[in-house]
Amino acid sequence: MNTENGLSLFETKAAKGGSSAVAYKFFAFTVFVSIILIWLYRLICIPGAGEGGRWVWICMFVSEILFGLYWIITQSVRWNVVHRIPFKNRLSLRYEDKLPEVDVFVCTADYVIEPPTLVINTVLSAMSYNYPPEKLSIYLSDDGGSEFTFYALLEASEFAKNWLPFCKKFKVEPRAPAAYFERNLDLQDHVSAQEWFELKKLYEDMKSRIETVVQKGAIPKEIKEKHKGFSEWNSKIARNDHQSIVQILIDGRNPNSVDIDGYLLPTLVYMSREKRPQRPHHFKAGSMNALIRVSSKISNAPIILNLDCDMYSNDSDAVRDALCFFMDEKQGQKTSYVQYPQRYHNITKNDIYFSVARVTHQIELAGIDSNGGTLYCGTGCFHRRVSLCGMKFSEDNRSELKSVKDEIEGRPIEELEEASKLVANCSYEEGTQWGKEMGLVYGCPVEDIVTGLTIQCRGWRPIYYNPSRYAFLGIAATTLDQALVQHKRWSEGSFQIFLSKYCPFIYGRGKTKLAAQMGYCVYLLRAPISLATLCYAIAPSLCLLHGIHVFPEVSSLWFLPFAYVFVTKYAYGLAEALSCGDTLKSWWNSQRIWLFRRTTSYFFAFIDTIIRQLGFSQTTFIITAKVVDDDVMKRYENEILEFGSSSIMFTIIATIAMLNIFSFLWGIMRVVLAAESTRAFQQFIPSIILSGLLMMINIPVYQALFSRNDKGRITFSVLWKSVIIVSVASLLPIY
Ligand SMILES: O=c1ccn([C@@H]2O[C@H](COP(=O)(O)OP(=O)(O)O[C@H]3O[C@H](CO)[C@@H](O)[C@H](O)[C@H]3O)[C@@H](O)[C@H]2O)c(=O)[nH]1
Ligand SMILES: [Mn+2]
Repeated sequence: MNTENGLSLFETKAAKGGSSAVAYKFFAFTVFVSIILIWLYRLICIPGAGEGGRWVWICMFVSEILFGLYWIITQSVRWNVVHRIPFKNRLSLRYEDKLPEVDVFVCTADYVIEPPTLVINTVLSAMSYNYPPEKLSIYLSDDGGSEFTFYALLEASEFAKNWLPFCKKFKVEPRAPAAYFERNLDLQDHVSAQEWFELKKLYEDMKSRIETVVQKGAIPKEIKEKHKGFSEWNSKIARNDHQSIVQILIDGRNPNSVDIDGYLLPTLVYMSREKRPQRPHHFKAGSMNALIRVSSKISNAPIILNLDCDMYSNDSDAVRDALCFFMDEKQGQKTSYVQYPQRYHNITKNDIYFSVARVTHQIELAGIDSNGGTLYCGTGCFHRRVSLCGMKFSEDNRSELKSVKDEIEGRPIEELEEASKLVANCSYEEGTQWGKEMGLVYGCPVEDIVTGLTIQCRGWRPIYYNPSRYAFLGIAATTLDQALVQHKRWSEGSFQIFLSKYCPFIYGRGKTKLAAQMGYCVYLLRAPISLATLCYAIAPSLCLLHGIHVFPEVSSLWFLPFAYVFVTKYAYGLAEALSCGDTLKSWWNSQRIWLFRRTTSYFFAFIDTIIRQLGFSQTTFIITAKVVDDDVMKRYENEILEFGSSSIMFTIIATIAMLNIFSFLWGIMRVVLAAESTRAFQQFIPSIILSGLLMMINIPVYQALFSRNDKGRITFSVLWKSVIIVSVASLLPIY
């Protein structure tokens, strides 16, 4: 009766209506048949031994096998898409006085590319959640070990005393001050104009104080005297070599920790775990695990929210939404984590770097089976602490956590800090199984994917929740180089998982559904699939230059399956993008970025993984910069591709663009001069179309090569390299 006639706290709905699901299955079946026909064609029509183009033919065949198998794998995530609807009013009615405690973990690693003001915006947005403050604790992990970040957090703890009451009073959204004040005051907001201006000034003063200190490169003495925590930086600290630091800036147990209206403030903690040069620190995973241990000494909340330092909360009710999935009487106990999609604050109209790609995929991954489920747990993810710590799910193993209330009551802050510092030491990990059986899994730069898999394999069910009001907003890469490097990290880490003992087909066998295993492989196999794309972007065009055909002539029946797969796959992709609210141009941009990623990021990821597998190199984690120069920003806002550097990735991009313009023009010339017989003419049409499309997609590359004068254009050295490579390649014989 307590549960209002058993109404659930959330609902799961199939995304597609009955008839369109049937239509999709029919469509998928016809594509599948066409793929088989393409394979048959390659087998039947293969050039004889000694005939020209036999090896190219085999390469095309292998590529088409890879494409075909990969296409089959991607069906798993489109088969049964579901949506979730939480009911936070019901939660409030039933559980308002029994809401669990929540620990928010924010990770930062470098005060230069992740400026302190950005970090504290995320922290402030989490502090001002519409949630009982005595049940909320915010932890900042600073892998940069920076005194500036610490100082900024100290400033934030003061600013919060004005900010939280303001947010509460006027129900402002979003609750990250920078994002909030970016918009002009809107009278519809029912905010008192006077208070708005006062707060804005308060925020801007704080921001300029922080920026001045960072610019000066030192913290003035009078500020240092304000807090004992600065003494940690008395001896010289290097970011890779320092003791562990834990400072409780706001102690939620203290009745005097109140805002200007006299209401309690949430607990606020700064942590920088111990780092030593000889010890692997395991990047974000290591930082998260240190946070799990440190928080267990201070608040030990049963629910944990992880945020990257740029991912501010955009919906102050997000905690309550997520709790519906954990606290539902029937299904809640099984829920291990609730992942929100990665959304970004700085996406331009047509999303030139196609940053939401990771998201678009997850919309589909969300609905792998009727239980739902998502494959990763990264930023914007709520965890049940016990499941994150390695516990298996079982019906009778529901014991939540031991509250630390009794242990910490009455103990002075310094004692809690000492106890926390101990567990933030790297030696602490040695005796335990952190990174193996406990916490986030080590050894892989995409800890979010491999950790998600291990949690699922322990019997828990993750939930993917994609609300219409985005719950979190981060910063997407704003240069091509950054975007490609980030995707290299993701695809490299993913392929490592596939080759490791965590391969979903082996590790997940019998523990997860086949569809979920396949779903993981949509990510994990991006690196090897790049070989097929490279072959398709290069071989047919090169062959065209040499007068060798690799596709059936257009009048042949064999041409049909090629045309069918090509047209329907792209038409479906376009329809899918438009139905997700993308513009036509952003779909077109996405095709270009897919080409770039597959021929550079994923390809290098493949090569590097193999090298690593042979034991020649170690895992790295290149942090994505969150700030860029003003003129770079201008170009980003105008949706102009940013090349600028002479990265080897750009040489590949430029080379493929050059090759295709040459082969297209050459192909057209042959047709116009009509030196060929009708049959030969028809045989070249498919290659000419392919080159032509590749050429059209690369128009911004030609502009960057030939017609732009700004700093973001492609450098001359890249231009010359690509011309030389194409010339040499077109002179080499083809087998
Ligand atoms: O040694 C490190 C390196 C990174 N980070 C933090 O990890 C977060 C993610 O780093 P970022 O460079 O922003 O990478 P992204 O590619 O944007 O991150 C995505 O991909 C990561 C896995 O590669 C996931 O961990 C993240 O949740 C997901 O948002 C940031 O807050 C960093 O400060 C650390 O704390 N310590
Ligand atoms: Mn990021």
